[in-house]
Amino acid sequence: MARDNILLVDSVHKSYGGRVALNGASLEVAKSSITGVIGPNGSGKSTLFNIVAGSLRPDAGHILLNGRDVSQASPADICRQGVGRTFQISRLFSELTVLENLVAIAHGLSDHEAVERAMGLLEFLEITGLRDKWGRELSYGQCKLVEIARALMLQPTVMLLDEPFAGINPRLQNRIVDHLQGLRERGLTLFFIDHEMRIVLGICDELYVLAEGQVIANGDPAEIRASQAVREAYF
Ligand SMILES: Nc1ncnc2c1ncn2[C@@H]1O[C@H](COP(=O)(O)OP(=O)(O)OP(=O)(O)O)[C@@H](O)[C@H]1O
Repeated sequence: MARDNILLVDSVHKSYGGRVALNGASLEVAKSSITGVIGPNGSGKSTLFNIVAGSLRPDAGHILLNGRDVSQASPADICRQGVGRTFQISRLFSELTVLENLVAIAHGLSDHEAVERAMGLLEFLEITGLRDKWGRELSYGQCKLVEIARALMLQPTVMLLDEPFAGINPRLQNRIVDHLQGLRERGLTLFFIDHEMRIVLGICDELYVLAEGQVIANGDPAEIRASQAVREAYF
């Protein structure tokens, strides 16, 4: 059966001045999959992510979303086309409560509908207790969960997660894993970069390994573990 891709990165190049960050990287993200990108520091993961999200333009190559070329689209356009994202460093409003943070980005909903959707997401993520906390009061790990809830307010079909597991304790990491699997079961596609190998190898259907701006390996976690190229570049 033909594979149903939602996202395609085709031969993307990007340099900063003379420094090459991506050197012809290509990858595919299957619909309703959990797909991860790993790689050593400086291998181009953040650059790739920012290009997919529309915050950076590729120098060459293309990004296709549902078959449509979005290489030159703005972050707002990408978002309108169903791509949500979380950030490595929280972008929550510190002077709003958690509920207000969620409601603030609702689009095309009445206040009542926005609150209802936000409450549903807080319940799904088991953080209703945070509802009235100020953004500034949240711990780093709580911010990660609220960021996920906020991205889900716009009902994306693809979620880009920038290091969702970094710097949080294993118990919370496991909770986030459960939630991401729950979202995938609802049909969402999840695409993320992270360094936490235990989790990445445990949760991903498919993995891409970047080194020096190129994909040096891809496959399921067992194939990645067994890859000699990956061991040399990464482990
Ligand atoms: N704004 C920038 N200006 C100049 N060079 C940059 C810039 N951003 C990234 N780079 C360089 O591009 C290369 C790829 O960086 P990138 O941040 O995409 O890698 P990464 O895999 O996400 O790294 P890390 O795991 O450390 O976050 C690195 O050599 C980096 O120093």
